[in-house]
Amino acid sequence: MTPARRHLILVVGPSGVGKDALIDFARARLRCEPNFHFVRRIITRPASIGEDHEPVDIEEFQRRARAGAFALHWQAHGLFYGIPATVNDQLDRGIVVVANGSRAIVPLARQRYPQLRVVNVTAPVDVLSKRLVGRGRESDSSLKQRLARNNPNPIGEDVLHIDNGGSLNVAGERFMDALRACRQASSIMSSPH
Ligand SMILES: Nc1ncnc2c1ncn2[C@@H]1O[C@H](COP(=O)(O)OP(=O)(O)OP(=O)(O)O)[C@@H](O)[C@H]1O
Ligand SMILES: O=P(O)(O)OC[C@H]1O[C@H](OP(=O)(O)O)[C@H](O)[C@@H]1O
Repeated sequence: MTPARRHLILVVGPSGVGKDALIDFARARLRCEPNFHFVRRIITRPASIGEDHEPVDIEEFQRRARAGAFALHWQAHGLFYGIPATVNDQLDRGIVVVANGSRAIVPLARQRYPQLRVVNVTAPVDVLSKRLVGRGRESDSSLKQRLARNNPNPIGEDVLHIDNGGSLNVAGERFMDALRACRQASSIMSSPH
């Protein structure tokens, strides 16, 4: 059995736009459906802060990077982030792999995963600001830096833009439709004998 597609889905967009909220929305609703995997990232940040991730120190992160333990890794906000290389086995089995990514990693991800799908989440900057304040995770200066971080929006045929400036339910349903479409495209086909 071989998969028709290797579908990695990178969810990107500015801090506070709702990447984790959309991923949590879909994970909760798709948990009974087969062939989705939501990545638990490796981050040089304490376990108590942010999403459920594997916390490591910088030395351990760099050791893993040298050992090829990451499918993709990057730096942002003074932290290191990694997607474990184990996702490659899942992609080979036709599983749709969904990860919170960085806009800056999209060009490299396209080289490594030609069938990459990018979900670019957007919202007006005043909405981002209110959400980051409401989330209460960052200090004032860190919050300002996050709002000032201005990576360009990815463009291309592989990019789906989702407006999450309004209701999470609306954006979440659109996100789930995209995930289901990818699963359909990566449905397992019998290999020739
Ligand atoms: N559509 C929405 N309506 C209202 N609140 C939202 C919506 N989407 C996300 N939020 C809230 O906004 C805050 C930021 O969302 P979230 O943490 O998912 O953003 P993020 O893009 O993952 O940010 P970061 O990159 O900093 O991790 C959270 O408190 C979340 O609950
Ligand atoms: O600005 P860019 O590079 O697109 O995104 C950078 C990083 O910022 C966020 O980190 P966090 O989860 O808030 O720590 C995202 O998850 C992403 O990994």
